[in-house]
Amino acid sequence: MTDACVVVNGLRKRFGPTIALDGMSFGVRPGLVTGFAGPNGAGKSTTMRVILGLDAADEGTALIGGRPYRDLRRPLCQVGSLLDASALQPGRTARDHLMWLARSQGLGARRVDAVIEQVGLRTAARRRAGGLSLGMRQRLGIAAALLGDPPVLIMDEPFNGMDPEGIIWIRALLRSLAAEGRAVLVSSHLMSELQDTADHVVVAGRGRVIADASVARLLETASGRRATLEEAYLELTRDAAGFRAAGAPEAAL
Ligand SMILES: Nc1ncnc2c1ncn2[C@@H]1O[C@H](COP(=O)(O)OP(=O)(O)OP(=O)(O)O)[C@@H](O)[C@H]1O
Repeated sequence: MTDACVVVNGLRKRFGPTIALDGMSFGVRPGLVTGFAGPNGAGKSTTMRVILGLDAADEGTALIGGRPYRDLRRPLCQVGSLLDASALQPGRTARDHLMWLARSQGLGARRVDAVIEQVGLRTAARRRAGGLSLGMRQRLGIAAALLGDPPVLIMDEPFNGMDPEGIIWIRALLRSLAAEGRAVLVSSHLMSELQDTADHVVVAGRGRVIADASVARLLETASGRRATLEEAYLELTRDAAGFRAAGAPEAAL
């Protein structure tokens, strides 16, 4: 785990009687798209919120480049994130939203216009954020994540609300960000969305990691015929021994 940019170690978190995180541990390495998969309620969003300093863990640590989020200087330049694409001031234009974020980090209008271009929002940049479709708001959220040109990107369900063209676009974007050497963590509750996108997959279940392996390894482990990632995932979740064969969490990084 020494070369991981993000290291999550032994996170535990309760919300009243609900155990959201129960010893979540994994690393996210540079140059790879790491998919963060698992059923609804597995603890993916909570883990991301803890990494980004938005929720406090009861136990454990989450470090970005060796530091907790709260200790990062100019955090948008260290880690870009998309958590909730609807967390916007609806009356502000898309461009003004980005300008407001950019100013908080000492970044200028030129950088704002570059990310607007990069996410394909040029024609919508002067529209009010509240009037944008979910797919466009996802693009705006991705633009915000890219603003500070960070080495680490964390995106929670970025495929939500995207049309087929948007899904193809975001897959290519995630791959190119990883190819530039960035560490990319992207959650999805659908393994099929991660097919052809992720290099590595961390599967969460009930607040902990139940598999942590390369996509190639997961596909190899699926028995017999050519399996899709979704089929490999279903096969592995049925068979705990299969998870060990795919790489136990502590052995995989
Ligand atoms: N603020 C909160 N208050 C109470 N319970 C919460 C809160 N946030 C999360 N939980 C609970 O913690 C558990 C983990 O939720 P989390 O959103 O992290 O899972 P997830 O894997 O991201 O699921 P999904 O795919 O549905 O977003 C769930 O049981 C959820 O209901």
